[in-house]
Amino acid sequence: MTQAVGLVGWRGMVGSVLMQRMRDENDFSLIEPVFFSTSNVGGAAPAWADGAPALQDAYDIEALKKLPIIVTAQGGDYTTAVYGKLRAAGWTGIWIDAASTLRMKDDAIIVLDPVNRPVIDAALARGVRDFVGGNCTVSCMLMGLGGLFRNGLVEWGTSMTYQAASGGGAQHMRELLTQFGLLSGEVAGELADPAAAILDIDRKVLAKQKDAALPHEHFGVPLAGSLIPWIDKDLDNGMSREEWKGGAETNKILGRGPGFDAPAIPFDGLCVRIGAMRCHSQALTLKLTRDIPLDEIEDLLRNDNPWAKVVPNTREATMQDLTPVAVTGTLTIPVGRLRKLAMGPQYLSAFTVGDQLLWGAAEPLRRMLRIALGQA
Ligand SMILES: NC(=O)C1=CN([C@@H]2O[C@H](COP(=O)(O)OP(=O)(O)OC[C@H]3O[C@@H](n4cnc5c(N)ncnc54)[C@H](OP(=O)(O)O)[C@@H]3O)[C@@H](O)[C@H]2O)C=CC1
Ligand SMILES: N[C@@H](CC(=O)OP(=O)(O)O)C(=O)O
Repeated sequence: MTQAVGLVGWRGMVGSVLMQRMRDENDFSLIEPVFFSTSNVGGAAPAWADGAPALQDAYDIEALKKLPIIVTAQGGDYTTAVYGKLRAAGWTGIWIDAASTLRMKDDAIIVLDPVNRPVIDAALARGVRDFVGGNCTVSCMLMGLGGLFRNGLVEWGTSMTYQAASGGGAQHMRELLTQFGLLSGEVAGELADPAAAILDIDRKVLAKQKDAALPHEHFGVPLAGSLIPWIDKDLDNGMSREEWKGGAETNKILGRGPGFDAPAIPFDGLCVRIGAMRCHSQALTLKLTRDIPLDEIEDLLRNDNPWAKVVPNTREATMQDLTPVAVTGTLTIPVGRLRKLAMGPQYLSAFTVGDQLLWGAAEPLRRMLRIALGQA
């Protein structure tokens, strides 16, 4: 028998990727979807969802309460507004969420099943009902480097991220492209003239970047042709919230740190927004617990899960396979630039790239739904 599943946030950016993946994997054959909306109650369910009822009110606790499973990619404000009321009203169903709001709650599990399936299964068995997708950077990093973390081979790690515009949302992607377009347009004449002086072009581009009229409402400053070494809130201790998530969520997913028997692995770094579209990349330095030969490291990484792919540490392979353009729209998580650093044989460098809307957001939720349905 199919289960009724409430879907909230299905038409947003993360939600759309989630719906597409669910359709690709035939997940809708396992459920009776009930679509919710915060803006179009009574409107038609998506045309591809044959026979689904009209859109229901995503704030209607009584309507939500009827569902044994709710999947939401609507956002943190929605979770804050609805989740507490729903539980207070006695709802005991399974809540699967993309937003960060509930991630660090004691009895919530951050889901990334190729990495922490035993944690998920144990939680379901003891009646845990809240399952939250991890931060995109963390999930993509653990999908690539899980083989080292899960085998207890990381003493500490540091990541320097290169995060795409999509992490801010759809409007940020649009703003980035608008900026690129305006910068290019500003020097269109010079670009068409091979004899134009590059320093004139550079000067005009900089003037345009500094022009207050260049759209920057979403990022706050120009991102095209620049970068922003701060993501998410300022925690007032020199750390951004995105950087804090790196250590806190990595350890929680691995079942380490506060509340667990195993000690936390120190993991910290700098998070930087760059002008990529939807793939987050990161450069890692890991101190290994022991000196392991590089070929063993590569085997551990490639054998950890079907999506991690070791890219040979050559210029050609790196340029072909280890870029946002190569990875966008795929579930592959390439890991490359693997080499022992000058600091000693226990110091490893790595570079990894992941589509932050797939493994970084939608895919762990889709897979958690299947697990909750007993279908994975
Ligand atoms: N963006 C990201 O990279 C990641 C996001 N997340 C989390 O996922 C959640 C949702 O993020 P995201 O998908 O980016 O949010 P979006 O802004 O794309 O979508 C959220 C909601 O906005 C409403 N909406 C209003 N106008 C439009 C429009 N023109 N097109 C589509 N939807 C519209 C929809 O609700 P309605 O149909 O009710 O009107 C939609 O469900 C957030 O909690 C975020 O933290 C998690 C990991 C990564
Ligand atoms: N903060 C991430 C995107 C995101 O939504 O993360 P989280 O799910 O942890 O709030 C970024 O900007 O790239």
